[in-house]
Amino acid sequence: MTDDNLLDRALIRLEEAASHLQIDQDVIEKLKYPRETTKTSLLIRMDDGSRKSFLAWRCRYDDTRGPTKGGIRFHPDSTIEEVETLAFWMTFKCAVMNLPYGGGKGAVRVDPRTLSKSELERLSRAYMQAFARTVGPDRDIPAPDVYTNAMIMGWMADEYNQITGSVTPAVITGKPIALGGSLGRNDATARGGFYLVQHLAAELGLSGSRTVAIQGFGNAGQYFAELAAADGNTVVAVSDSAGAIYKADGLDVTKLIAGKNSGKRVADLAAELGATVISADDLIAVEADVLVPAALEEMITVKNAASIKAKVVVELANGPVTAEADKILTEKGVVVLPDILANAGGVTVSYFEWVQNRQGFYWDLEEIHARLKKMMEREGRAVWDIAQERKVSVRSAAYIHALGRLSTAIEAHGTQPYFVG
Ligand SMILES: NC(=O)C1=CN([C@@H]2O[C@H](COP(=O)(O)OP(=O)(O)OC[C@H]3O[C@@H](n4cnc5c(N)ncnc54)[C@H](O)[C@@H]3O)[C@@H](O)[C@H]2O)C=CC1
Ligand SMILES: O=C(O)CCC(=O)C(=O)O
Repeated sequence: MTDDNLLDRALIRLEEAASHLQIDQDVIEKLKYPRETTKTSLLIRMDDGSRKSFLAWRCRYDDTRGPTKGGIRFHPDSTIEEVETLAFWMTFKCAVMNLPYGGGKGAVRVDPRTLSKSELERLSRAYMQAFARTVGPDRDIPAPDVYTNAMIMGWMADEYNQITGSVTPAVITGKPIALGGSLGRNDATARGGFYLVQHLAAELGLSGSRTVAIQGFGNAGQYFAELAAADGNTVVAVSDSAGAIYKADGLDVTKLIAGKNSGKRVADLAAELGATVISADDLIAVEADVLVPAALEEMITVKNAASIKAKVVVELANGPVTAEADKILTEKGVVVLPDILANAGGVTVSYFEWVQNRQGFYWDLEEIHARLKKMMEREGRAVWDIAQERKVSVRSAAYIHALGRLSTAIEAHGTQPYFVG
């Protein structure tokens, strides 16, 4: 195995965890490659009458534990390698949380900010036309990810219903409430991470009020800022793709979110908030108890890990810390709450949405929050205990926890190849 590709680098974490377990090599072999990845191009009519095509993928990495589950990303830098790696991580995330799912992911290589609303709708519908036979409530269930949202999920759900001539809300999650979306899905990723930090606060040395720095100010980052501020913490720094800002005595999160939602970048809001514009690397190095990467993969690397001053890194993003950076953080005594646990609140409430769609009976927000809290605490505690007992990182413990469940399921399937279409 080489270490020059994102999936290879992700597999190193799996092999590391497997080395702590008496695990059949067959299990590792089964998880080494995706079950299927479909690539296509989406040809859409632009508003000016021209036609444009966009590369698109859907990967079903492993469905041993259930239908594959995972978001769809719209990003100009998306690649097949990224999609497959994100689907690999989904496989482990769903197993960590004991959700009855395997892992999947999808993407379109596009900068959605350059499209009009109607072009975005045509592209979203084209994605569902292309993958209508890949997805399904018992086969593969997409959801939002970077630069996709409830509106896009709504268009895709509608397109699926038109293609199949049925009303099948459980084919996709993160939908608008009016189309069968769940209460509490919008802030679920951040809320899950927030419940986890609260539950482990004493063990993490985070008692009392904390200072927080957040990289990436979209769905995950904004809601984490809101929850942290409402709990009496101080959000000292945030960034988006265009810049970062810092204020030692705390940013006004309400104003920040309002400004961002009005279309401004965080750096545009610096003067209004009395904050200083800083660089992306400065954000990682600010004095804060908690650093929350909530943007993209491999943002914390050998180049900047040593500068981190936070006690705890909460990975709301998928794959933000490289394996080499992990080692540096461990040596510095920084605890990393890993993506496959820390950001699992999103897929957990997606699971609640799918359950509600299938039973046709909907829960109130209190029930969603109570169930999410219980699951984050249960699996978070199990992972934490593994880390203590085996003297491994929390990331390795999360992989060990997931791998135990995956290997039981893989063995239960038996040795014959199975040919579910
Ligand atoms: N939305 C969800 O339910 C879940 C999201 N995640 C992960 O969380 C991360 C963020 O996703 P969302 O918040 O949903 O996306 P989003 O599209 O709502 O926001 C992404 C944010 O990251 C910022 N960003 C992009 N490149 C950046 C860079 N180089 N430096 C700093 N900021 C940058 C963008 O400006 C934007 O503020 C991704 O890794 C995603 O896979 C994980 C679990 C669930
Ligand atoms: O909500 C979901 O089903 C998946 C969200 C997702 O893509 C992720 O957790 O990375």
